Parts: sequence; C-alpha cells; structure tokens
Amino acid sequence: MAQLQVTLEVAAGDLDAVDGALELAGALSQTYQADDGTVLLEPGVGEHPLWEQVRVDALFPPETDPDALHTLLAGQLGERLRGWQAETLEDRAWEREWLDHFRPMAFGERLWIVPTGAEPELPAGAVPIHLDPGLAFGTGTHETTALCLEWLDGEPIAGRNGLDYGAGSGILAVAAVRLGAACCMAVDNDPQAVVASRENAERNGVAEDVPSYAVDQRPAYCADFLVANILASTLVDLADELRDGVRVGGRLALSGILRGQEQQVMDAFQGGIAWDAPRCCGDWVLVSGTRTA
Ligand SMILES: C[S@@+](CC[C@H](N)C(=O)[O-])C[C@H]1O[C@@H](n2cnc3c(N)ncnc32)[C@H](O)[C@@H]1O
Repeated sequence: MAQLQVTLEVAAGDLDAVDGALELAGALSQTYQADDGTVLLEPGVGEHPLWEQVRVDALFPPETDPDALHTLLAGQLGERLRGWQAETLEDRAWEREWLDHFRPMAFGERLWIVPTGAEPELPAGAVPIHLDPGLAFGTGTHETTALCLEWLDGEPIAGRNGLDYGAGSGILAVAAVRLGAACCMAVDNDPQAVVASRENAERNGVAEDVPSYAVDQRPAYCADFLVANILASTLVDLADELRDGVRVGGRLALSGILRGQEQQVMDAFQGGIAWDAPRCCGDWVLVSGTRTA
C-alpha cells in the first residue's frame, strides 16, 4: 500500500520530542538525515554535538489525513514543528522495515521483547514477548511503552484481570498475561490495532486470555488493573471512562504524557485516585495510582 511520508526540519535539541510525537501520532518508521548528509536510522542522533539540524522523514499509514496529522503534531510540538512537507509514496512493505533494526530489549526485571522469528539466548527467568507490531504502534522501543512494561513488571498482577486501553500491537496486554495476569482485554479504536493485537496474542500463545475488541464493541468489564498509553489530551477526555474501567481498590497506569502535562491528566480524574509518585523516561511521564472511590 502507498504510504504518507512527512518530512520535517528539526533542531537537534528538539529531536527527542519530535521523534516521540511522531511515534505517538502513529508513524510506522522514521529516518534521520543530519545536516552533514549522514543518514541515520536510530533515534538519539540529536545528542551529537555537531548536528544542529536534522531532517526527519516519517512514514504513516495510507489512510492518514495529512491535515489532521499536521493539526495533531502542531498541538504537541508548537514551534518545534518546522519544514512540514507531506507526500504519498509508492507501494512498498514499509511496515516491515523496522524488523531490520529491531533487537531484543529488556524491560523491568523479567520482560524481553523479541522480534518474531528470532530465538536469542535470554537470561534465566526471562519472560520473552515475541512481537510483530504490524501497522499498529507498540514496538516496545518507545519510552511511553517502556514505562508501561516496567510498571506491569513491578505490579502484583498475577491471577488478576487487566484492561489495556489503546492497545496498539497488544504488547502491554500480552506482557500482562505472560507475567501471570489471568486475562487482559485489549481495546483500541483503530481496526488495524485490533487485528495486530489478536495476531500478537496468538503468536505468544495467550490468545484466549487477551480478548481484543474495537473500543465501542467491548463487553462490559471492570478490571483489577488498567493500563492506557495514549496522548495526554485523549487521557483527559477519557478520564471518567478509564476510572470506571477499573474496580475500587484496583490499579491504573497512564502513559503517553509529556513532562509538564501530568498534573493536567491527574486533575481530569477529579479525585478518586490515590496517585503514586510519577515515573519518568526521557521527556515522558507515567502516572499510576489506586482507585479509591
Ligand atoms: C501510543 S499507542 C500505544 C500502543 C501500545 N499500548 C503501547 O503501549 O505501545 C496509542 C494507541 O491508542 C489508540 N487510541 C487512540 N485514541 C483512542 C481512543 N479514544 N480509544 C481507544 N484507543 C485509542 C491508538 O489507535 C493507538 O493504537
């Protein structure tokens, strides 16, 4: 399928924020070209002291509306969104290219994300998750996902029922069940994500315990724990629904929040949650807490 390519000119110091915003907006891949012509395929190039300006080419699914994407990114990035160009590229299996650059990665004490087909040697006690994100977000490489994986790894979720709201590839729901949860429902408003989540659950042998639904077609369900990695503005809009998705005494974790946005997200829940200390990774924050009322 043809893909939408968005090109941006980014000051090196803004690269992490732009990279994160592109991923959260649904970019399938990003490549970076420094102002000395060097082409890079890994984020973090903004840390190089000699590169003042980096060109970023990001690929999005074909159905992406460029105007809506521009509005979303402008809201996230403000003046850091510069040099915007959008064009449709010819057919190519862009969504598979990430596999060439994807290596096993550890999260928390036990979780390892492993590309489908790879069988690396892992330490004793490791819990591997085999992942092919398809076209949906959730390779485990993004800080917001990493924060959620580490949170799940540290929570007493064994035998409990979870809800992964905004599941993308289903990485968090699959991880929860592989860590011992009895069940973790995966819901998303993107039909491709529902398919990817089902496939990834099957690939990891947990399909029965990771039921995947379009968000408006899910059965009534009140979870012991809930994890939602979505943009801060969406978390604010969904606050009541997310709180009601977890039982009183249950736990919830919210990610996809840029530093400085966490208070706005917590305020949207208007009490009823006893918040833990926020956790940070790069520019991103995860807030978690216990539902009290
Ligand atoms: C940043 S991705 C997170 C994917 C995965 N959970 C992870 O942690 O890597 C956000 C996901 O939320 C979904 N999403 C966005 N708004 C939503 C909404 N209002 N209801 C349900 N899902 C939503 C998107 O389709 C996307 O798959």
